[in-house]
Amino acid sequence: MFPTPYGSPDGLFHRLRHAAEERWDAYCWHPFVQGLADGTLPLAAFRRYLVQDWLFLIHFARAKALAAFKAESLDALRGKANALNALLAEMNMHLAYCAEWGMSEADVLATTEAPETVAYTRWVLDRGMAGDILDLEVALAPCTVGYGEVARRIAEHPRRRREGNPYESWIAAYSSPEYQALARGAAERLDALGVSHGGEARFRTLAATFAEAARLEAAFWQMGLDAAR
Ligand SMILES: Cc1ncc(C[n+]2csc(CCO)c2C)c(N)n1
Repeated sequence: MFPTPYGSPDGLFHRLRHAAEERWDAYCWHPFVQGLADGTLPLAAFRRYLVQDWLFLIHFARAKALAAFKAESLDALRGKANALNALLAEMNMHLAYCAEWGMSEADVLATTEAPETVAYTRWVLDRGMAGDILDLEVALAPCTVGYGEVARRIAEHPRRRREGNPYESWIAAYSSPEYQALARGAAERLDALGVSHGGEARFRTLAATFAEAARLEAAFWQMGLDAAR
């Protein structure tokens, strides 16, 4: 399995990732990701993905707000406020892309959500509402930590294209030390919650949640690819 720098080797994040190995690989090294790495991803696929991702992020922000509500401490509440801000910044990057394609924020907002977008976002919110902070963080982790790993896999790809790659700024955002630190922090937080909130006893349920999130992430990439067929 691709080596991960996130979380402790005996922590909850490593255990969840290992238990979901097949789905995790299918997500982090999806053909969409390989197309970003070598620059061959059709623009139609990226556009479809990015517009839907902006709609995805609105609901993801709501899930972060739910995590703030469910936060186990004042420190965790502050952490969630910061995460919400990072999310809003990421949404601006999306709008910059959309502006290049002649799409305003209003145009993006008026786009119908794809079934894959609805499925993933509302499922995360449901896991969070039905469960506690650990259930919610496990549902969110493949998103935050996974994109960090996606960027690392792209960086190590033998056919990685840098010169003239149309997706270079997307790759750069997730390869940045700032984002890599965020991904590391999310894995460490999961490890800590695993200890404080009974991760061992709840492992089967948490592993099912983690694997389902990885599957929904892969389906999200596929939704982008399908637009270019
Ligand atoms: C489908 C999909 N999955 C993951 C991300 C990555 N992501 C979502 S929120 C966020 C900020 C930190 O939590 C990051 C990096 C995405 N954009 N779209």
